[in-house]
Amino acid sequence: MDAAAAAAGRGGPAPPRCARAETDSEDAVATASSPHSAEAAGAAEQGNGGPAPVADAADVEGVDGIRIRRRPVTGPPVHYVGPFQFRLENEGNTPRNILERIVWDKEAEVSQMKERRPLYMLKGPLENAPPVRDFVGALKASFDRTGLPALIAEVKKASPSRGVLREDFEPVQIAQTYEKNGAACLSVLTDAKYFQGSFDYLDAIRNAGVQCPLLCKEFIVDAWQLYYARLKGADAVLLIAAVLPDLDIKYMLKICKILGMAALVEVHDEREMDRVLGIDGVQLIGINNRNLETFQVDISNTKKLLEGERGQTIAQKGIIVVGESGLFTPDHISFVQNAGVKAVLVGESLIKQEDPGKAIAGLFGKDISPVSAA
Ligand SMILES: O=P(O)(O)OC[C@@H](O)[C@@H](O)c1c[nH]c2ccccc12
Repeated sequence: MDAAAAAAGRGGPAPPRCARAETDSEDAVATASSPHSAEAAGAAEQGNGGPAPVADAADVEGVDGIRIRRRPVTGPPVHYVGPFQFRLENEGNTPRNILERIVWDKEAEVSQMKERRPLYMLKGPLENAPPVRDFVGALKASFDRTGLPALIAEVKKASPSRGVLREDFEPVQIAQTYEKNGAACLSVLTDAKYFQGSFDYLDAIRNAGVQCPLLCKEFIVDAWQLYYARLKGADAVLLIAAVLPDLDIKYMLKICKILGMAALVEVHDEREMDRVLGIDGVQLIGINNRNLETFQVDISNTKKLLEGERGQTIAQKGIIVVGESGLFTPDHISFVQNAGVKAVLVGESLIKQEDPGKAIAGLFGKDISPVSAA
């Protein structure tokens, strides 16, 4: 069996769970086995009427430090017996919050995408992917140039909490106006179901000649998505600590490194921050002011997570912190800057304005476009 086939989880037993983060091969494809291939195989079995899962809800909750249940613990709600369909909804197969719902759907979506384009099929096109741009370097350069947090401006049509943010949505035009008006990097939502995003937007923005490095804003649950994001022109990906156990984060960071991409590791509370600070090689931490389970936004969260020892550790390690979500005014920007962030990730407050790029000056209280600074 060739390495790519093994990596794509075809034709052989999945590696044991605990071994995956220790894999230290420098060959990108050889390390690409899905962290979840063992579980995915189990899930597929269930769908075919195979053995029921052994774990109960209490076992699955909190596995490896994550709070959400990564997949329905009692199997999918719909079962087939011969030609008959039974819908049996119970606590174990009903998502308890929006994050669980998104992640469960994402697992199903990714397993279909993988079936259509297994990893070995991505190998050739990956060699022709647009060269990687330096995401972290662009943030640092912008901070040095303006003395203000570098802006990662988000190309976002809709969200589950806010609905449609912009009816007339032209991703390439939006990206161009963001770049012209001083964004250091762009974040492009690729989730279709909940955010009305698309991988085609990444492609289109890169092919239109936008120079800013691009963050693929996706719910990553499987290493396959990292390769796919790179193929579509991503220079960085989001890894959400509420979704990924530590071992998966470590493993995915290695793959990002091999692919040359940066990883923005997102946390929302102290526990997640402490987990991530224990992982070597993290360069960028995003503090999300929005709780993805309840949608509540509180920008003082950024400050809370940077106080005391945590802030010192971050400074010692040279990690760049990105303040994410709920930033609308120059006061908000100075608040998170004083808390210690060197970059911000902003969607709604820009995308809702008539010209999202021109709105940048309003958000920062001054024009930060490269021309005006020269
Ligand atoms: O639109 P806002 O409030 O400016 O937020 C942008 C960004 O932080 C938000 O879109 C986001 C942060 N983390 C995420 C994870 C998934 C989806 C979306 C997000």
